[in-house]
Amino acid sequence: MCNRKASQFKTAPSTKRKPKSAMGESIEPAFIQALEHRPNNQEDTAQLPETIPTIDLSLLNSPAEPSRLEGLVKEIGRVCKEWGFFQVVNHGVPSKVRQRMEKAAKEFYDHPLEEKMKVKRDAENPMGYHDSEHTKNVRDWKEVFDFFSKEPAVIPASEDPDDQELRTVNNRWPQYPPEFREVCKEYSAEVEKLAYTVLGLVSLSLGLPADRLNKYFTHQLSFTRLNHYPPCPAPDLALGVGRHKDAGAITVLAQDEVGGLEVRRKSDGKWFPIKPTPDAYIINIGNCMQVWSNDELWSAEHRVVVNSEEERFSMPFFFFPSHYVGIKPLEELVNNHNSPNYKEYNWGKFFASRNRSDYSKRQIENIQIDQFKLSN
Ligand SMILES: O=C(O)CCC(=O)C(=O)O
Ligand SMILES: [Fe+2]
Repeated sequence: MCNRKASQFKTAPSTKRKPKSAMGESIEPAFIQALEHRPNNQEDTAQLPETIPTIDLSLLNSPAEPSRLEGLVKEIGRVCKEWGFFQVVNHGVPSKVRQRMEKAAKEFYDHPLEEKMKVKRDAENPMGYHDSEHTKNVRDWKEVFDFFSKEPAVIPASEDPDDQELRTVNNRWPQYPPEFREVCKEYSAEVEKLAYTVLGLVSLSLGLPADRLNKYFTHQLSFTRLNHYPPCPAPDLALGVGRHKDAGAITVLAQDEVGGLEVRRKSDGKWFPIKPTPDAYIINIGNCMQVWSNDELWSAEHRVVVNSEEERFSMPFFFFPSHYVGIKPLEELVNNHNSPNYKEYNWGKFFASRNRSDYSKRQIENIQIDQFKLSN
């Protein structure tokens, strides 16, 4: 892989007061993580040669014995509870489609910044190119391109709960590479199929019908993000993406062979590297699913570590409900002995609030599901 450097990710002119990386480089202060959140903090990082559970979906493609399907569902329930992260193989997404998407993403990022800025996202339309996303108010060492799976998408015009106005938005498409739009559409259609398959299996694992949650996605706000992490001169000070939980139902992620994704292990809170497996998809439970399941399933915190040698690419598909869906623990899963842990929140308003806070740096932390937690 070549070693391109995105010119907008600048190292800071050296001054005595800025923290210096172990590599002797200093970077813009906006990228620098607080001490306790910096990567490679030995105490904080698991060193085990273990990897997250791998689930083989091949039996879904053949007439399966009911007992094997039951075993698969049980295993998915277990890993969603214990890890909130797993990878799938024999998932049905054609390798060719993924390769075409990877190639087009690289070509897009290879273009000069001024070309990418032609499709820059803004406060009205959250889709397109962005190179200064902040996670928990620290700038991420990455550039992104986002596109909705279904367009036009209908989203609330603002995060204000009293504002009923809606906005209709379309994707922004760059002129280069010329096949970009078509390749993106083909890719997201395939990954969306996988997302529905996983949604069905997770529903079954909760004792619900396989299609129980499908109705929440009729006007889905799902989008695919093409992440590019340029080599970083101070990988001990910055992160590609700061620690966070994904907000949606589930995420279906393709990562390249470089590595850098880490999940905070539920059992001991240590950061745990997720080694790349060629052609596999990483699935993680998002906040909506944790709330629907009334905390039966776990939305795990994760982050991305960067390195000074190689650029890295990844492609998450965020499976997001329609704007009008109210997210709350499912009625079938609560009763007198198991009361709801969350009050209902509107997905569209949550989405709008996250977008605004992604767009500009804020004084307060991003909206979190903990804000809807009920004290039982
Ligand atoms: O790049 C990765 O592996 C993960 C990115 C991620 O967590 C995100 O974009 O939400
Ligand atoms: Fe994420």
